[in-house]
Amino acid sequence: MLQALGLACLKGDRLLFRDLDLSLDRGGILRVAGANGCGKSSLLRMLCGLSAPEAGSILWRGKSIRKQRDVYHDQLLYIGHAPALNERLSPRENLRFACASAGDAASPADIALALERLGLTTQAGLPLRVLSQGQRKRTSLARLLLAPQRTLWILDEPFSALDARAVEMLSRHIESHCDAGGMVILTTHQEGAFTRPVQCLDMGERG
Ligand SMILES: Nc1ncnc2c1ncn2[C@@H]1O[C@H](COP(=O)(O)OP(=O)(O)OP(=O)(O)O)[C@@H](O)[C@H]1O
Repeated sequence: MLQALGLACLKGDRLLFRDLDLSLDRGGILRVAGANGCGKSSLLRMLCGLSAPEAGSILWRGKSIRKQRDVYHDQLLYIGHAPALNERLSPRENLRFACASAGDAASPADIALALERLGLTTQAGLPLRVLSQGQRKRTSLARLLLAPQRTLWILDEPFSALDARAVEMLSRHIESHCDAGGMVILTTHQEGAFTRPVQCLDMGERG
């Protein structure tokens, strides 16, 4: 369903990677691994259509993502490494804002439930700036519980700053999304806690 063919990424005068192919079908999890700076986040941003490849193409259901931006973005949920959250707003307000701007219908009860499942009930109304790094990360990941209809999740370092229990919970949640026909691409320096085979794209020291 998602295919990348012959991708190349140039940053300044540095070629981070080239001839990169990947493909992922419904139900699949793809882990992108590799050293710091090898281009994992750059690849993810490309797969989201946020930056253009120097060479190669990205296809969604056989058609270039550039030719079906709206269709593709309706199916996509991207959570970047640095959470796109407002420090002055609470987790509850941040999620309300994120869902509204993405066009995802989420009621106050849905948001409260997502925050409860992420263990953030006590912090739901506090300004984000007083929360710990792990609690901020959980806030951004709560989006996953509020956009199940988006088939493709692209997650940059979703496990960073999470404790073991949260890593376990997130791994289960990713697997249930895949069981329901979703697909997930993630970067991580740790294995996660998956109970199924995960495809791995090792970018090594490319570039
Ligand atoms: N203008 C530029 N000129 C040269 N190199 C650049 C330029 N902009 C970015 N880079 C390099 O591009 C790479 C971007 O890496 P990226 O964030 O995609 O890596 P990553 O694999 O996700 O790393 P990490 O594991 O540390 O998160 C870095 O090595 C960075 O130094």
